[in-house]
Amino acid sequence: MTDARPLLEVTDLVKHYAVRGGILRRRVGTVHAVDGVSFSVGVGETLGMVGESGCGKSTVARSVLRLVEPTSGSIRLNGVDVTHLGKADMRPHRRSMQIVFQDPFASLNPRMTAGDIVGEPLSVHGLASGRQKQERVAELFQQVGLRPDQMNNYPHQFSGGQRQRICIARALSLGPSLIVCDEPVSALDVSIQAQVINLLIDLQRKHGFSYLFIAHDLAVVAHISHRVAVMYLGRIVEVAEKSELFANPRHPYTQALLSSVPVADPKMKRLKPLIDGDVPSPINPPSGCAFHTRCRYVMDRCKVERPVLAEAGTRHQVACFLNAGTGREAEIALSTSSRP
Ligand SMILES: Nc1ncnc2c1ncn2[C@@H]1O[C@H](COP(=O)(O)OP(=O)(O)OP(=O)(O)O)[C@@H](O)[C@H]1O
Repeated sequence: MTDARPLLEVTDLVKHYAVRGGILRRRVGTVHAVDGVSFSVGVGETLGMVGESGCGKSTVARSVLRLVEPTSGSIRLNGVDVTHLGKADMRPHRRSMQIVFQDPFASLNPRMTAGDIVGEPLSVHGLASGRQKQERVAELFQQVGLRPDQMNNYPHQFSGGQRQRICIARALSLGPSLIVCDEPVSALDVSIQAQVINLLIDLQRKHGFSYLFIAHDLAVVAHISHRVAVMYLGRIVEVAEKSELFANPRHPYTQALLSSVPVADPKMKRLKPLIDGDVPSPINPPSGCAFHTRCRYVMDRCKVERPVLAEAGTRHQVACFLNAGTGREAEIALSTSSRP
């Protein structure tokens, strides 16, 4: 059950990386990895974030968790601005925000037992030790569908899906209110992906935490999310309730993404792919609307003016000068006041 209260509020987040070259490693350019992103995640809600590789999804994830320092913008968790908190002040908030990474092998220390991996955050935060810790770890193993007698095994003794369950148990150990999932099933076999996604859904029902769920696969995002944000070249171009986004995509890029999703039923009409060419480089992103170089509805103003997210329906926002759903020019009122 979701709650309208925002747990996470991200406002105008920008993250630029320096590009260095030459023997002196001088700055020769800037990667606009995230370029002014605003969104919120409600209590108990899953916000899916989709977009092609390199559009800045992981950078958003890492910025939210303060694993990278944002260039500008703000991140509020439970009403507290955590953007500039120092290490000590950040500590209690670190407990509330956990991450599950894409590669369950790379993110597990091969020299630690699965039990020690899951119990480590409890020791680091001084929350449990000895027998109490063992019991808590056993309970976490059960919650993620692992047997407590597997606690003494090492990561290589588990399958890919089981390793991701260990990562999920570790993320659960501190009782977080937000779990950021950065492509958590992309490295798994398709047959295992659904099991892990269903586990994440069950855990959310039980504990009521929120997910920021990042993936490039729309089908995966569709399964788990309540709302979906679509990213393109460091920006959010559309945010809506899942059913609304899939039934009524308004941004030409979202339409293109949906048109490329395979259709299971051969009798169903497949949309023609609506997108050509490659994503431009984030080192020199296009002026105006970043999508204008690939957009079939491009107008002159798209090349110079940057559209911002604006209301396009109930809890539906689009950053586009055109109502592309009808092909009719219907300028959406530019407003920065409304947020998802
Ligand atoms: N530490 C870094 N230094 C320089 N550029 C970086 C750094 N980290 C990311 N980038 C660049 O920032 C852009 C966004 O990267 P990011 O990993 O956030 O995208 P993504 O959507 O998560 O892609 P993927 O799904 O491939 O991980 C990319 O062009 C990437 O090369």
